[in-house]
Amino acid sequence: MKIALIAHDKKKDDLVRFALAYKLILDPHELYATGTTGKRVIDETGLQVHRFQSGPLGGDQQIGAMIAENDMDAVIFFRDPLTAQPHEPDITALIRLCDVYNIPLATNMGSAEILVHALGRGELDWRDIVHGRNNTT
Ligand SMILES: O=C(CO)COP(=O)(O)O
Repeated sequence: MKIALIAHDKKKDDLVRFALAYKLILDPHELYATGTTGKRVIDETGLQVHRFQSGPLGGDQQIGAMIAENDMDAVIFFRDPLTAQPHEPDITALIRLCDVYNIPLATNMGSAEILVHALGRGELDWRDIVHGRNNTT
């Protein structure tokens, strides 16, 4: 599965801790991230992550482009609802595309817990059917 990891600045510590806690579940999958989030996850967990641009510089849009190609299977996005973001339209567009393409999206740690356990149990394997894939990565 292709999984996107994204966190706003005040949520990055939480996302790094989350990725570390669930490293064994996340590790077999193809991980993608916005630039700064990706750097922290790589440095602090050792997971392999493909990094896009930083969010304010287009990273959310790059992940959105993968979703538009139906080439992203789930998004874990620890949003900061208490801080204005300069690229708010990009964030809204990313979330909208998840809804357009029925991509599982967790925007906080509570829902991310459910999503990552579902991933670990193979409950996202229906995405392989959507793609006509027969493997689990
Ligand atoms: O702003 C972001 C998502 O909207 C995250 O971007 P960074 O991971 O580059 O900080």
